[in-house]
Amino acid sequence: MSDILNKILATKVQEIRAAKTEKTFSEVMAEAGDAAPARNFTAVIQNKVTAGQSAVIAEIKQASPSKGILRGPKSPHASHLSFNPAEIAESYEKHGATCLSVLTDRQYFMGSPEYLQQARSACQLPVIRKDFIIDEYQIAEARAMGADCILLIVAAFTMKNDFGEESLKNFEQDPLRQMLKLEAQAHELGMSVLVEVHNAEELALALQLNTPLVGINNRNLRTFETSLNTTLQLLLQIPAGRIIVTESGIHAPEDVELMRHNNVNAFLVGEAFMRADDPGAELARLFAN
Ligand SMILES: O=P(O)(O)OC[C@@H](O)[C@@H](O)c1c[nH]c2ccccc12
Repeated sequence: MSDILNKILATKVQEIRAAKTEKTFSEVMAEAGDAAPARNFTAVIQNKVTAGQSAVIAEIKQASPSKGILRGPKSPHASHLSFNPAEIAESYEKHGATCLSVLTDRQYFMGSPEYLQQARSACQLPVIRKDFIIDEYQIAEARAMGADCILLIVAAFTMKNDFGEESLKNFEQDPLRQMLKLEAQAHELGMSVLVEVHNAEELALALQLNTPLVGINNRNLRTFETSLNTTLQLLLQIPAGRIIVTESGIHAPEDVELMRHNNVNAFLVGEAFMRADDPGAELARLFAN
């Protein structure tokens, strides 16, 4: 479906193989068992939405393949903005964020599991591990590092994954079966699941999972362009009872207003906050009404 996703997934296959030689799945599961209890990601979002408010999943990401380095010492344009996950998490919480999203992918997003731990320790908010999850090993890792929710990107399961001998056995399975299995594992570990779609075909699969959290990513993975119309169109095919999370490309109070007007009340926002001096203050500005 997209070159970038294919490339990222090829990297993930290598990373998972390497990680498994360092630590077995059972060892990571034992760590997951010792982790602090999960915070209820789905419930806090549901509560906000039921109360008629916006639920904001505020993202912590240093860089992205589409926008380059957003802030921090290595940024060409914004090196004066510090990248301190704990500070950013505190600011988000103070200004009304509902949950956090922390990128843990190193190679493409300059993220890390340590950033997730630092951010989570600095606040009370539930945190999603934002990464490209294709294997049960990564789900155990997510809980072991403290994550309260995982992301399942449908496109990662439906695209033709051809990594030759590097293929993990998961890729031989049917996409829906594979996603159901990973969802069940996450739920058993006490985590929520956000399932992400870009189009109607992916949505049809997502709706066969059990999780109520359905993310519509407004970013086209091939062109990197964002269009809020993606949410507006797919939204018509989502039955009542699901919580729609509009993802990517929310930059202004007008974007929030447009979504709210269409009864979309949960948001995943990264870049707009990351480019601001104080990410939390920017959250308060976008979601003032
Ligand atoms: O920075 P933005 O346009 O506000 O987007 C945030 C979030 O939606 C985006 O980072 C994202 C959505 N799905 C992903 C999957 C992997 C990595 C990143 C993402």
